[in-house]
Amino acid sequence: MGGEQFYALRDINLHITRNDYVAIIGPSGSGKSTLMNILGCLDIPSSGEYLLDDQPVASMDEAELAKIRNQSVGFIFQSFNLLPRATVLANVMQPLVYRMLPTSERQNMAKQALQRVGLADKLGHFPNQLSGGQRQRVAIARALVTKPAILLGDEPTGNLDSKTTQDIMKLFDELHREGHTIVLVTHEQEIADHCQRVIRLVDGKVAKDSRNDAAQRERLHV
Ligand SMILES: Nc1ncnc2c1ncn2[C@@H]1O[C@H](COP(=O)(O)OP(=O)(O)OP(=O)(O)O)[C@@H](O)[C@H]1O
Repeated sequence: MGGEQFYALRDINLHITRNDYVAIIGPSGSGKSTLMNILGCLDIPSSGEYLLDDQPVASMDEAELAKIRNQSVGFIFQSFNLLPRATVLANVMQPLVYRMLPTSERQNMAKQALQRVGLADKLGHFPNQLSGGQRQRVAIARALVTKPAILLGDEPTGNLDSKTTQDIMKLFDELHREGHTIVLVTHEQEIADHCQRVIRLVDGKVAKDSRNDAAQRERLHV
């Protein structure tokens, strides 16, 4: 900035293991989105190393990055990011478009993912015919359909009311129990309470990396 280097993240040393359930929290500007973008292979760190599924990301070219993003990362955004003119089924099939698979197989995979999020009866609906919570379920199905190594949610309940937030967090809890690796960026304490591990960033550094009390999570029926 203005000829000066600004480090959004510094000295970050993290190991996220399979089936981890992580919340990344911290004040505005602390580096949460930057870290999320690196985890999701949308940004490459200017120095250092990031291994996703044992693969070194820093040395990849754009085509390899696009491939690893598509195969290994399931993104879930605050504003859902569904294609408005595509049906629910077509939205969920979309990440499979690059796979050399027959349409019927892609449809079956998408239907399974939609069944998993409780939307098997909405295949032909369009996003504007769904509630916010249902739209986020479609987005979660779309993230799940490629069976990614990691599910990344950027404020995934930020646009939802508290009841719907609870429903979506229950779904994340279930997906975690089923073996998924989940990382959520959030500024809401109740979301962080659902996770097993909470990483707090301050000024681009890990200020705290702690585990939530099991008994407290039990009270949330996690
Ligand atoms: N491309 C860039 N050039 C300069 N500074 C940047 C750039 N991207 C991010 N930053 C700075 O890096 C810091 C971290 O930004 P980041 O968006 O990761 O924070 P955040 O924790 O996600 O914030 P919020 O909670 O407000 O979304 C901020 O101070 C931001 O101004």
